[in-house]
Formats: sequence, structure tokens, C-alpha cells
Amino acid sequence: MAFATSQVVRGFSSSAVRNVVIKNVTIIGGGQMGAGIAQVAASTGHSVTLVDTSDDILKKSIKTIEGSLKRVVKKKFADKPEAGEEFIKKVVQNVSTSTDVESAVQSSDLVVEAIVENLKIKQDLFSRLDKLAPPHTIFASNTSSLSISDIASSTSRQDRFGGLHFFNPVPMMKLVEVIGTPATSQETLDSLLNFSKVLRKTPVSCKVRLYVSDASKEDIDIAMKLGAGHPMGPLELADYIGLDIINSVIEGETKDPNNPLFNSSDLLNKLVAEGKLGRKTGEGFFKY
Ligand SMILES: CCCCCCCCCCCCC[C@H](O)CC(=O)SCCNC(=O)CCNC(=O)[C@H](O)C(C)(C)COP(=O)(O)OP(=O)(O)OC[C@H]1O[C@@H](n2cnc3c(N)ncnc32)[C@H](O)[C@@H]1OP(=O)(O)O
Ligand SMILES: NC(=O)c1ccc[n+]([C@@H]2O[C@H](COP(=O)([O-])OP(=O)(O)OC[C@H]3O[C@@H](n4cnc5c(N)ncnc54)[C@H](O)[C@@H]3O)[C@@H](O)[C@H]2O)c1
Repeated sequence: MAFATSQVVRGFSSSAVRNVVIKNVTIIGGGQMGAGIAQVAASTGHSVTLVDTSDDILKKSIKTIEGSLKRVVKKKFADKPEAGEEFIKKVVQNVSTSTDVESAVQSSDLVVEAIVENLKIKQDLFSRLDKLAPPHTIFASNTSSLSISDIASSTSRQDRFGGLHFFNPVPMMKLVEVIGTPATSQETLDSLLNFSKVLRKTPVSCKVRLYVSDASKEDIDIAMKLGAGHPMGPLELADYIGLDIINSVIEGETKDPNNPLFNSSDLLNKLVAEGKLGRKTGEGFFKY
């Protein structure tokens, strides 16, 4: 079966920005998230090297991947079990494992880190890899909570550093948050967004701090629908409830006046003043 492979090409996307498309992916940390990321990258034709600290852990990682793939093929190849077995074999063949992180990054186009949620350990790892990985290699962290800028600060490639925040369980969750810092180049962001799409995920791009002005209203709603399983995103829901009602709740009496949740919103006040109350007036955050 020919996978939809992505070749390492240096071409020009429509935005006339060089866009490195990724083929060789090194994933560091073969736990819950790293094994899932390895699975979806290998399932979409990438050559994956999965790194952890011991062979025993890596054997467990491969078993986790095989178990998950069995659940996937039970649906995807329901009436073609042999094709399902073949699919699993090909995907697992795309994953090699290693405990030698230094050799594992020698030919990487992308390194995704999914190790312990500890800033110093992540910084030390990336500082080591920065000296070993090829100049074009993009670094990304799957961190849940740490600042990408802080992690990237231990390297000399902050323009080629971003966040790729997958959601658990990776084979099932469509959302990937692609995070850029002020130093992340557009080429890197484009490459990470494209990589996420090749993985058949729905990427949303976020800045280092998520403000309404920096993340589109569509991306905020996609993130909450796909990342937290909400049936409606928060802005679509606000339109559904009515922005005048929402504003009354925020501006009204509260027992907790210092709670930032009740801070007045200039945008909300503006929309209400313009009579854009959401579904009931045909326009709010979105048009209906
Ligand atoms: C304790 C309070 C703390 C408060 C403070 C919090 C502070 C913030 C902490 C942040 C922590 C990190 C957050 C992280 O950075 C971001 C995240 O990842 S958040 C988590 C996002 N994920 C979710 O919200 C998951 C929600 N759950 C689901 O979507 C579903 O339950 C499920 C996991 C998809 C499972 O599906 P279900 O229908 O529920 O049940 P099943 O298990 O039977 O699965 C059905 C079916 O789906 C397929 N499938 C399920 N899992 C997998 C898998 N891993 N691989 C492949 N296929 C899978 C499969 O076909 C199943 O059918 P079956 O095989 O069982 O026949
Ligand atoms: N668990 C989640 O739901 C979730 C979701 C999104 C993002 N994340 C983030 O992903 C990262 C990993 O989380 P997880 O849940 O997969 O953790 P995990 O504990 O399941 O896996 C971490 C793996 O990293 C390995 N490891 C630790 N230090 C290492 C090193 N120096 N070199 C190589 N391997 C090393 C560990 O042996 C372990 O196998 C964290 O940053 C976490 O915040 C977690």
C-alpha cells in the first residue's frame, strides 16, 4: 500500500515562503503521547525514530502502538482483515526505536519532544540536540503547560522551534495546537501546520499567549470542540445564548468581583452596543 508520503522538499508555498515538508521524524519520549505521535506519523508514511531511556520502555511503546493499531483496523478494515494485518505491519515497520538520542537526530527533519513535563530537563535535552541535529531540523515540544519560548531559549534555533501540542489519545483526537513564539519563523510554522495536516489532524495555530486578537475565533472554537469534546465552541455558544445575556452576567452583581472571569470585555460591550447579539439578531461573533 503506497502511503501518502511527504518528501523533504524545499519549495515555495503559495505564500512564497520556503516550506520544508517533513519525512524523517524523531520522537523523544515513548510514553502515552510519544507512542501515539509515533503511531500517527508512521501511519501517514513518515520514517519515525522513537527514543526513550530503556529498551524495556521502548518494547512497551511498540506494544502500545500495536494494540492501538488493532483497534483502528478493526473499524478501518472491518471486512478485510488481511489488509488490516498488512497495514499494521507496514506502520510498525516505519517505526525504529533507539536509546541513543544523539544518533537518533542525525537525519531528522523534525524532532518532537514528549518527555517528562519538566522545564530544565526539556531545556537540557534540546541544548544537547541543538549541537547534533542538522541545521534544517525543526524542534517541537508537546508540552501541556510550559512556555515554548522558555524551552527554546536553550537552543540556537529559536526560528526553527515551535510547539506541537497533540491531545490524548493521539490516534483519536483530531486537534493539534501549533504554537509559535515571537522568534518562530513563518517557514517553521508553515511546516508544522502542513505536517499536522499530513497526519490527518486539524491544526489550530496559537501564539505564546492565547488572546482573542491573536487566535482566530474559528480556531478557538475548533480547539475546544476537538480538544475538549465540546459540542459548540465558546464563541459559537455565546452567540447561541445571546451576547446581551452574557454581558449582563459579566457586568452584573457578583460575589466574586476580583475574579478575572468577570473582567469587562471591550469587544463584548462593542458588539452589544451595535445590536450584534448573536443568533437572535443574525450576527454576533459570527454571522448567521
Ligand atoms: C483532576 C482535575 C485536574 C484539574 C486541573 C487540570 C489542570 C490542567 C491539566 C492539563 C493536563 C494535560 C492536558 C493535555 O496537554 C491536553 C490533553 O490531552 S486534554 C485530554 C483531551 N482528551 C479528551 O478529552 C479525551 C476525551 N475522551 C474521548 O474522546 C473518548 O473517551 C475516547 C478516549 C476517544 C474513548 O472513546 P469512548 O467512546 O469513550 O470509549 P472506548 O474506549 O470504547 O473507545 C471507542 C472506540 O474508539 C477507538 N479508540 C479509543 N481509544 C483508542 C486508541 N487509543 N487507539 C485507537 N483507537 C481507539 C476504538 O475503536 C474504540 O472501540 P473499541 O476498540 O474499544 O471497540
Ligand atoms: N498525558 C497527556 O494527556 C498529555 C497530553 C498532551 C501533552 N502532554 C505532554 O507530553 C509530554 C509527555 O507526556 P506523557 O503523558 O506522554 O508522559 P509519559 O510519562 O507517559 O511519557 C514520558 C516518556 O518520556 C521518557 N523520558 C523522560 N525523560 C527522557 C529523556 N531525557 N530522554 C528520553 N525519554 C525520556 C520517559 O521514560 C517516558 O517514557 C509532557 O510534556 C506532557 O505535558 C501530555
